Amino acid sequence: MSGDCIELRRLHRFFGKTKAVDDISFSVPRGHVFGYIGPNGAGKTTSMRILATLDLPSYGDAYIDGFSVVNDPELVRRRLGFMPDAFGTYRDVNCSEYLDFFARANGLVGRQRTQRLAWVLDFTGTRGLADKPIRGLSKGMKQRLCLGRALIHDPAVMILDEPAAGLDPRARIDLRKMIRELADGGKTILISSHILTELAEMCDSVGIIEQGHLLATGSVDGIQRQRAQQRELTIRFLDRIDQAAAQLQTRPGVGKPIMDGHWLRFEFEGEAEEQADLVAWIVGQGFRVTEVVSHKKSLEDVFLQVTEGLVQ
Ligand SMILES: Nc1ncnc2c1ncn2[C@@H]1O[C@H](COP(=O)(O)OP(=O)(O)OP(=O)(O)O)[C@@H](O)[C@H]1O
Repeated sequence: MSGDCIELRRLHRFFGKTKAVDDISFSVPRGHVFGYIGPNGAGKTTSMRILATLDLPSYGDAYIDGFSVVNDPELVRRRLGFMPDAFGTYRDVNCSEYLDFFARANGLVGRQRTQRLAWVLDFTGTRGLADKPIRGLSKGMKQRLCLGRALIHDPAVMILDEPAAGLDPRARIDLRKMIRELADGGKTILISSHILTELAEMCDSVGIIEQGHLLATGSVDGIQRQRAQQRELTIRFLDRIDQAAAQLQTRPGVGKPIMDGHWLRFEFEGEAEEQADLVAWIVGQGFRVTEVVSHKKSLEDVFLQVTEGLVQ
């Protein structure tokens, strides 16, 4: 089978006057990792809970592997592994009991259950912890176990709510590897985060959400190209900085310059070639330039530019 494996169609979810999800549509092709990114209160968890059939939309629908979360929640659940952002309270059971419980809850029996359990313990690197109680586990190990729980019935689609939150860099790299491996094996994965850079490397595409709206969607490179043609240029002049500022403002692509001592800082729309031409032009006008610093907008700058930092 091919085609889109996750699809949101005009999804809405209102809580009284709060529009937690306000007309969101996008789709994720089979085998892709989609990063769902937005600040606190953006509507990520609400939409993921609807995808996981834990809540219903106010309007619109979503499809998992072609099945509607509204009309066919049972069929959706069989195809879906959900990793919530909170672990739940299972302090006194050990890791293999925990996974075994979810294997049984998903209807796995006999040899099939034993084999699947062994595979999950190996894949998530939790075999050594099989007999350890959950209460003693580190955050990183709990996240592995939680991923294992979402994987236990070998779902086609995985919805992971902020799995990288609170992990140290090593655990984050391990998580990234596991997610890539699952996607390469054909699973379709939707993963959320507050932080674009946290997901950029592992995602085939991302959607940026704020106040229930999808503000941008596409590949990370595409969004960055679209939004960040702007560089920030800082030029240090020996003298006549006022005149230089006035002259620069007449040039195409130059934003309003800000003066700081001998430095002039401004946004500039253009690639390296246009930048070199601008510097040559200003020197050609007789201004004495001592230093030029060019700063291309980072992914974080782009994220801050796309979202306005508004929280409901
Ligand atoms: N059950 C509920 N009742 C009332 N309001 C809710 C409910 N669930 C979510 N909200 C509101 O909906 C909005 C979106 O919340 P949601 O948890 O989906 O955001 P989020 O992007 O997951 O944020 P975070 O990153 O902080 O988890 C927020 O304003 C939140 O207060």
